[in-house]
Amino acid sequence: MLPTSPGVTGHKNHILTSHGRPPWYGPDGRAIHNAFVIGIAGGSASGKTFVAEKIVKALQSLPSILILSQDSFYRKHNEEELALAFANELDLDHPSAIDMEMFVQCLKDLKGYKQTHIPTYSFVSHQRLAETKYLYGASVIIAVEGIMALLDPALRDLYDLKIFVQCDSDLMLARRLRRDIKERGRTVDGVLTQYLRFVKPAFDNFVGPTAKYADIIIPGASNMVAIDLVVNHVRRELAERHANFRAELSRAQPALEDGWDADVRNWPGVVLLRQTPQLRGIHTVLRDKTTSREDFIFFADRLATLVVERGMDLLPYVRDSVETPTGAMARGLKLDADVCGVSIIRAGGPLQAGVQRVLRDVPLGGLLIQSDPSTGEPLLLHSSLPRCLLHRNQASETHVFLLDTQIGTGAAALMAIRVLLDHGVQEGKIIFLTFLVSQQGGPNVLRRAFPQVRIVTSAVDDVLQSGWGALDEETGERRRVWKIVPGMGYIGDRYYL
Ligand SMILES: Nc1ncnc2c1ncn2[C@@H]1O[C@H](COP(=O)(O)OP(=O)(O)O)[C@@H](O)[C@H]1O
Ligand SMILES: Nc1ccn([C@@H]2O[C@H](COP(=O)(O)O)[C@@H](O)[C@H]2O)c(=O)n1
Repeated sequence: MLPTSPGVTGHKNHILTSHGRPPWYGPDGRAIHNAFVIGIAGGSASGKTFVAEKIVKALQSLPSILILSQDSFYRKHNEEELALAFANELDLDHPSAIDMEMFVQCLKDLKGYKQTHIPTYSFVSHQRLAETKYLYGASVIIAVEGIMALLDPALRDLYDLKIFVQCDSDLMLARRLRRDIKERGRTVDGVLTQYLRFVKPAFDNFVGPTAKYADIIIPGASNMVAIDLVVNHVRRELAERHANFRAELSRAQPALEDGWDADVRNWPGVVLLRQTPQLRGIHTVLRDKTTSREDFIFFADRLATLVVERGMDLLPYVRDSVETPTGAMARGLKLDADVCGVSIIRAGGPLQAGVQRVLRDVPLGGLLIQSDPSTGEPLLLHSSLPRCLLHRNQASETHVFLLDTQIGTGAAALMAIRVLLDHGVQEGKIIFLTFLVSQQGGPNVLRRAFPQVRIVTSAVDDVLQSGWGALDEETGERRRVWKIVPGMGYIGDRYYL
């Protein structure tokens, strides 16, 4: 998504550019670094947003960038305050006008790669609006801008780089007049009254003095050289964070020294479907490279139903009794869990259809995780989780069927589980449903990182083979790829293409 312009509320929208988020955790599944956060302070109309937008634009080739504005955190006003605000008599430049606690909490969540809900505020109606904005997927760098962005020590502690935009006061007033009349529905008189009574004194008392906390002072005009320096600094910092993931994961073996069985099939958290003649027949069709697409879809759908039905046995049930048409009572069980499905797009698709066949009205979501074309490392490109996972308290009560048709290196699985945990899902409530896993790589990685996650699979193959992918016409290079052998090929391609 490219930078957005101020909306009808006069509010500077959050700006999000996303090129995917690379792993923010190590092979053990634990977060290894936080989002890189830049704090940008300065007087009103000094050019903070301008600087933030230029940084975002210059870093667009880097993964996921977000601008968080202090404006979002203006407190809710009561009727009396509203009347004062419309008369330009409400002090909106005093630190108490901002809900600093909430600002700090939201930023803490984003920095720690957790989801958060940002309030929205309208400069036109002087009021916090009813809707909030859910943010998760894109936050490798966050540029936080606001007049008081450097004032609060708790906020300052969260920044990796602190900037102060120093601007001539006449220029700030001229810009503010123009902007507030054009975008915030104000009059010349109103802007001047507010400026002399509140904005200027607040700058002198609160905002200006925070320049001493800045790592770098950027001029409020003709500032492209300074912005370039910042951009280069951020690039250097982030370059050091690059992970070399898949190759490392693919080598994971069972920890025999810790008493693990050498065979994945015998692990406590792995449920392998009974290898009945029916199941082996389905596998044979799916493994056969000459199988037509039509047959592949038909048999993959059958397999998906069997896998999901087996997964259903892992959910909690409670006793129930019903009256039968004969008038007798019969004792039985009923499902006692909130369940949703999250598929890793695209290969999780066939299993998602299976979940829908088995659980009527089940909430569904998807995670688009793909390999970076140049490095081959996994990238989280898009997250659209079901509503029940967007709030931590509900997420922690929900069982999740995580869906992907195979687990090879485990890179996508690891990322998807990390996303669910970041949202508050309990590890023990994640059930990974899949057609095929390899003995090396993925299952070993998942067992080490998230031992409580259960895996239901219809088959286990012995070999995870590395090879070279197709030639990239742009770079002239081939990247390393891994495949399960004998395997079923790329199930997503065979099902959808
Ligand atoms: N370096 C700059 N060069 C030209 N115009 C600028 C510059 N910085 C800011 N402006 C203009 O000044 C106005 C206010 O800037 P803005 O970044 O919104 O201020 P702030 O976020 O500090 O309130 C905008 O119209 C913006 O385009
Ligand atoms: N309802 C409101 C709320 C705030 N303001 C003014 O906004 C200024 C901060 O925003 P910048 O984009 O200029 O940094 C601040 O000086 C408040 O006076 C407002 O006018 N109305």
